[in-house]
Amino acid sequence: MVDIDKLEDINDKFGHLTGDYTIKIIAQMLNEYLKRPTDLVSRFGGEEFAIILPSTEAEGALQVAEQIRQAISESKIVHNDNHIPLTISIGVSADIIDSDEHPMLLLEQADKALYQAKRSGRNKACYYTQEADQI
Ligand SMILES: Nc1nc2c(ncn2[C@@H]2O[C@H](COP(=O)(O)OP(=O)(O)OP(=O)(O)O)[C@@H](O)[C@H]2O)c(=O)[nH]1
Repeated sequence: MVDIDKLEDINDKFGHLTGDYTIKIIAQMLNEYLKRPTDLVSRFGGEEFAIILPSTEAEGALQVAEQIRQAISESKIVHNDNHIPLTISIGVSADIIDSDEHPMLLLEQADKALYQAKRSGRNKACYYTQEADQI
């Protein structure tokens, strides 16, 4: 799960059209960084995106997440002559899907990892662990 950091502040400071623009830019960048034809990115609510990387283990998924996070935080986004400070937080979970409920569970875990990423300061990619879940 990918969530744009502080989009409300961007909307408030630069206007909603700039907020919309940042969502489009993030969507483009997410697509650019996915390499396999089976990888999928989808907008998931207002300022969230879900990325599905089939047949990818935890380490690989976290690596992709970290690359994307870094690329976005280093990008220089300009809209209407304003420099837009843009970062994202990412929650990663990985597992073998072996039941109908499992995709939902994976999403919930990714959401919890995303919450961790936000709570630990944003502009982070965090992997879901049961230990962190119990804190
Ligand atoms: N411009 C624009 N803003 C949107 C859109 N969808 C959601 N938002 C805004 O995104 C903001 C999300 O606010 P929060 O969930 O508080 O999160 P945030 O400000 O991004 O802060 P954190 O997620 O905590 O880093 C709200 O202000 C929404 O109005 C959209 O399509 N366009």
